[in-house]
Amino acid sequence: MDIVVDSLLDGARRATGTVVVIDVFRAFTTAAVAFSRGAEKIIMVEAVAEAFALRDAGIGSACMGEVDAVKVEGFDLGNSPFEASEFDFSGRTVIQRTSAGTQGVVAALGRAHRLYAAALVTAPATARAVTAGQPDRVTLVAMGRHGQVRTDEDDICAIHLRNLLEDRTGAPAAVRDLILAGGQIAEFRDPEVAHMHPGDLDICLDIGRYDFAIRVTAEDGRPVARIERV
Ligand SMILES: O=C(O)[C@H](CS(=O)(=O)O)OP(=O)(O)O
Ligand SMILES: [Mg+2]
Repeated sequence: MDIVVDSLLDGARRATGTVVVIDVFRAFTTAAVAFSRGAEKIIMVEAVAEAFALRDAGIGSACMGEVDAVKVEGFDLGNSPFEASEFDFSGRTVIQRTSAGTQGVVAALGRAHRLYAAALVTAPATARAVTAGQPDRVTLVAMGRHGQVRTDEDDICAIHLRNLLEDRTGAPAAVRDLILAGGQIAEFRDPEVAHMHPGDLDICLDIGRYDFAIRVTAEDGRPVARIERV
């Protein structure tokens, strides 16, 4: 298995083989929480207007996500794993729009042989699912902030996934410690940054919290995510 680590939106656009788009803070952690609470599928979109249009058309029943990390007015919930952990997703088709994660999935959909959306909460299950597909080539894309600036949590998650894919255990405690030492953490703990809940951080860093991967396939030209268990 040939593993390439790439990053940002440009990396998602050029990714080939089995592609794993990584967004730890917070898109794909939030998506995983939604699945754990009963969501049936998540349609991942680029634009806010597209999310509203899909909900208005009855194609989805909840809009989830953010612009500049803040919940969009009129959305059912923001991009917060903590908020998602208190929302009833039972049987719902969710529409998710975020600034980095869903942009990467939309960008990678056309070229990827198989496509996954991953975070630390799903890292071991994602590695198992990718391995089960026996790929010749895997591209791990760390999405960073806005898909433009690299961030510790996504880069470190990519390295952790590469360890797991190459059959090493990795170093989960070190992964957590290194991310907690980074520049992204303060805003989760700042009471004035209301849209970044401290509970988000606890969930995002709970490595292997879920026993499923998030697989994305094209349906009507759109990326649709579902749980994949291996
Ligand atoms: O809501 C988030 O945590 C981020 C916002 S940004 O990319 O840092 O502006 O979105 P995400 O797509 O989850 O990285
Ligand atoms: Mg992010």
